[in-house]
Amino acid sequence: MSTEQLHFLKGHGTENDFVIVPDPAGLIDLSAADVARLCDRRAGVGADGLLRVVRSDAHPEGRRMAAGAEWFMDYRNADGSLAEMCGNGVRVFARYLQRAGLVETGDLAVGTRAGMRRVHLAKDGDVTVAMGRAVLAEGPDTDVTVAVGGRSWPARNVGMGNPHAVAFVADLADAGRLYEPPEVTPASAYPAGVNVEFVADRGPRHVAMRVHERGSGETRSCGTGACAVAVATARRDGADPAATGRPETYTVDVPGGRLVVTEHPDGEVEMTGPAVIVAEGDTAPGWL
Ligand SMILES: N[C@@H](CCC[C@H](N)C(=O)O)C(=O)O
Repeated sequence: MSTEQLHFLKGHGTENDFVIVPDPAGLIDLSAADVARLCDRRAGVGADGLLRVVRSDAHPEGRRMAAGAEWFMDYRNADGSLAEMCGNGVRVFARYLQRAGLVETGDLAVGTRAGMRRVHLAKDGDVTVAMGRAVLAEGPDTDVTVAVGGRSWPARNVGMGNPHAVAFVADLADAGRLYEPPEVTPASAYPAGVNVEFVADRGPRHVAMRVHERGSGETRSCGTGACAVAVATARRDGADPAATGRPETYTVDVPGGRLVVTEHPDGEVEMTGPAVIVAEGDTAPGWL
């Protein structure tokens, strides 16, 4: 990190929180260690992840992955690792662009490492993202096992641009404290690591979840996770929009709030939830 002070904002979506670093020209070089320091909850600003806001044409992956999108979301987990996609992050990213006057209220495209995502931004209130299709693994990696604290559950392997294992439990407390990553087998199903969701039923088309995120630990929400959960729950319930031609909507409660997820007959998964900017400032001179 070469600049003396770093300008940042802080925001969250259902309490999945992010440090936002505006860098339109792509001039700020943040190492994994810099990101981990910024996201440290005791010695840094504190967040589940970091969103660097870069013009797509000023970022190599933006130029490759974000055709048609003016802005690229360079997302990092709290430990500094890269991830392909962040569903809560992309809503907060869009809220930042709106607040900064860089985009209008309405529809916009955001580039991510998982490809371009369309976002609908209301003036105040909720933000909707077209998250792409869920990929339900086939073959030997279809069904996996999640284990924690000596207990284990069968889980569904779902890709939402990033990897997820979705386990249905009787009670969310069954997952214990989640200080350590759950063990997921076979490990070969997730060569780049995995986000793990624990899901309990709350009512018809209504579930609650907890998540242990790759690179961030247990968080209070995960947007891609909520989408993976909604699709895995629909299939468990025998619902498949591609087969019936009818969209399926699930309400997914997370510790930090509520997300609403709709899977459409063409496979597109749409997620709606809040996105809030809470603070803006600079790191102390020389700290980073
Ligand atoms: N919180 C995110 C997911 C962030 C990335 C994830 N930890 C990964 O490594 O894949 C979300 O809202 O989707």
